[in-house]
Parts: sequence; C-alpha cells; structure tokens
Amino acid sequence: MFKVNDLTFKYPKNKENTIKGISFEIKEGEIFGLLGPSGVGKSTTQKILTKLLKDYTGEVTYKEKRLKEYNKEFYQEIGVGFEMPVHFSKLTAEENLSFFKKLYKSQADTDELLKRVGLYEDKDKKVNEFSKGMKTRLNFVRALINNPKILFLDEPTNGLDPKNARIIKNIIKEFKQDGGTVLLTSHLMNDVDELCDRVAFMANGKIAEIDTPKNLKLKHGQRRVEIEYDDKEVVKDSFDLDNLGGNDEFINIVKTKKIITIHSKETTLDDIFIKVTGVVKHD
Ligand SMILES: Nc1ncnc2c1ncn2[C@@H]1O[C@H](COP(=O)(O)OP(=O)(O)OP(=O)(O)O)[C@@H](O)[C@H]1O
Repeated sequence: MFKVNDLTFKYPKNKENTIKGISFEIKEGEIFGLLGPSGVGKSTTQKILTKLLKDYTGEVTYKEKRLKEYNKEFYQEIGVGFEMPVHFSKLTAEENLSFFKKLYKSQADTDELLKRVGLYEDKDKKVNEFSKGMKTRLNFVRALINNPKILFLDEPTNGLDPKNARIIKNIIKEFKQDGGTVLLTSHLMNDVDELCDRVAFMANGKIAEIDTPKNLKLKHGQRRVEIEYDDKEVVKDSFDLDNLGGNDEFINIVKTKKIITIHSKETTLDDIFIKVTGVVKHD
C-alpha cells in the first residue's frame, strides 16, 4: 500500500538528517509497527507518510502512485491519531467530532464509537474537562470518523488504564479484520507483539531490523528452558531447548526432583529493542 524507498529528511533548522535513507513497505491489510528509541524519527516518518512534511528525498508511493501527486483527496482515505490530542478544548466531545466529520465524505457512526470507548455519557462535556486518558480515547475516535482505509497511530494506548487499552486494541484488530491497514508506533512492546504483523526497528535514522515479531524472536532468541527444583535447597538451572528429550541431566532432574517452576525463556521484543537499537528504553 505504501512503498518507501531510500527516504531521507532533514528539519530545516537541524544540521543532520533525521531520516537517513530508510526503505520499507506497508502491505495492504497489515498492522505495521514502527519502533525505536525516543527521537529516532518515528513521528517524522509518520508525518511524511501523511503528507504533513514534504521536503524529503527518496520516493514514497501510496497505491503505486507517488505521494507527492496526491491532492487533499488523500486525506479522505486516512485516519490520523497522533500522540498529542488536538481538540477544541472549549467545545464538547460531540461538537468536536461533528466539526471534523464535516470535512469528510464518508462518516462513521461516532455515537457507536463513543459507546465502545466509554465516552458516550461524556459526549456533552467540554473537552477541557476531560482527563488525559479521555482525550486519548476521543483522539482515537476522531481518527476513525471518516472510515479510513489506513490508520496512522502514534502511541494509541498511551496513558490508558488496562481496560481502556484493551478496548482500543480490540478496535484496532477489528479494523484490520475489516481490511484496514495500520501504521503504529508504540513504546509498549507487549502491545506491539500482540497487534503487529511486521515491525521495523529504527536506530540512528535508519532501519536496523524489519520482520515479523515471531521471526525476530527466533533470530534473536536464546531457546532455553529455565528450571527451579528442590534439592534440599532451591536450585536454578537452564538448558538448551533443542534436543531437550535427549539431555540426560535435564531428564534426571525431571524424574527425580520436585520441580518448583519450569518455563521456556523466549526473547521478548523488549530484549530485541535494546539489542538492535543499542539503547535502554526511556518511556
Ligand atoms: N519541528 C522540528 N524541528 C526540528 N527538529 C525536530 C522537529 N520535530 C522533531 N525534530 C527532531 O527530529 C528527531 C526525531 O523526532 P521524532 O519526533 O520523529 O522522534 P520519535 O522517534 O517520534 O520520538 P518519540 O518516541 O519521543 O515520539 C528528534 O531529534 C527531534 O528533536
């Protein structure tokens, strides 16, 4: 759906390029995660793909046509939920949504969406009376008001309690099931693992890794089994997951000792994040 080829971008006031030659594709119907440390250029990339930043080099195509050749019609097809919620704070939630809805030909049932995200009862409240999490949920509804084909989401569950985060994640999954495409940035690797079909890790303005979460875990994984057992005192040990059945020491422990815990130790996206981007995350 989107093809990005050797994209570079420099903010006019900066000396260095923020984006230093990245290439990737977002396939129709997938949830694609753009990940990386704070300040690496994820939002900048999102802004380029949503035509908010234009002075880039390299090529970006949307549905096989250069993005630069699209006019405002492009915005009819996309939904944007960037991190900083942008609303008219003196207007109610309902008034905000009505205002934005008028910009679009296709209009979603916002009452239904407000009900789903638990804001229907608050729709006549002014947005400046909303909590941070309420604004985030309203921002998410706003991204869906035009029944977009592709959703750009920047930290959509940021600051939400687990119940509300679950609702948002379920709506994102349903959006995909209905044929939608998503570009997601998030620092929450559990969310990314759950939602994304493929992810790209950015480091130093470039893409360090791009693949499915599963393949990345296989590539960077340790494939170990960790075991704790009772041998007068608690003993911890770990074994290679491959050929476990032929490992006499492991078999002997399982046969003769009281096992306290046993689990396979798979690499998490968190571990991979730190490994491939070379930094410890700061949220
Ligand atoms: N308008 C701007 N003018 C100059 N530099 C900018 C501007 N916006 C962002 N930058 C710089 O570009 C770099 C990338 O910023 P960007 O917002 O894309 O990062 P990010 O990966 O989305 O970070 P985060 O995870 O914190 O949201 C940063 O060094 C930032 O300071």
